[in-house]
Amino acid sequence: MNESIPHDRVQETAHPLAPEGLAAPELPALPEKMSVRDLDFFYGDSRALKKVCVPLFDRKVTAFIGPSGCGKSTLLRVLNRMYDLYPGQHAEGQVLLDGENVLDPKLDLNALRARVGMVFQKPTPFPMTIYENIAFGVRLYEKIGKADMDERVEKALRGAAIWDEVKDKLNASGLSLSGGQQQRLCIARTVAIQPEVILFDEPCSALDPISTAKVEELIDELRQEYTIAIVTHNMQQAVRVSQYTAFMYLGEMVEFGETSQMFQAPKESRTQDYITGRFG
Ligand SMILES: Nc1ncnc2c1ncn2[C@@H]1O[C@H](COP(=O)(O)OP(=O)(O)OP(=O)(O)O)[C@@H](O)[C@H]1O
Repeated sequence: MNESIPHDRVQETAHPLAPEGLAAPELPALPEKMSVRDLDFFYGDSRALKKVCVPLFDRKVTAFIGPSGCGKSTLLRVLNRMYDLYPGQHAEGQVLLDGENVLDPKLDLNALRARVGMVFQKPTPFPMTIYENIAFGVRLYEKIGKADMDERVEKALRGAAIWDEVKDKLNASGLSLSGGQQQRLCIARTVAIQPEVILFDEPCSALDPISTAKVEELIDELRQEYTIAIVTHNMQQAVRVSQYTAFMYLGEMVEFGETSQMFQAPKESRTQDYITGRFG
């Protein structure tokens, strides 16, 4: 699912975001949907992210890899200000969404979360019908009539590649679905809000191989319309679903680049050691 960069979009010069020490001298100048710049993150006094810089290119999939505790989930939680729900946690630096800093305290968080959706590790359907699992979220953001809602629910379920499996039982509980179906339902719930960016935090870690393959296929389709970030511990999955990969270690962004380059010829020895299983 990797692809080469269209030649007319490739810029020969160094990427403006490549900070000192970040091994990414030949990044192309693709449009950035989100740009993380000099991001520090703190749990109380403990610094979990250190001057992290990374782009999320528009309608590309970026995989975040690295050993347990390196800060992947923390970074994802900053992108839609999820951490704001928890006292004592704060971020410094910039996270730009279409050029606007989402860390601005005046930002409307509801509007941000409608633009930057999130799918979690464990499928978390609401204890309500399949239809309501989708409609409930939409109603939080928009007032739409029954016919429009029906259409939105169907479109979201189709978009998440689960429509055929649930179309005859929309009034059944979301909890009655299998784990893999529940995860696709959660993806449909996210898609229904019509976000621009979707963050996936280890979306397949609780799924069997067949469901995993379906979700991976789905992610590949979703990138036609959405900018996607995915945290994964599965190297093969990163190779299969992403065009860009970011390797993190101890709260730092060690290396960022095209997925094919990162896995075939990483520039940093720590990346090489991690992807070859020497640590982590
Ligand atoms: N709620 C919290 N309070 C304090 N420290 C935390 C909290 N959550 C995470 N941390 C710390 O922040 C660092 C980064 O954690 P994070 O969960 O982002 O890593 P990760 O790369 O996603 O790990 P994993 O792959 O195991 O999910 C770790 O040192 C972790 O102990």
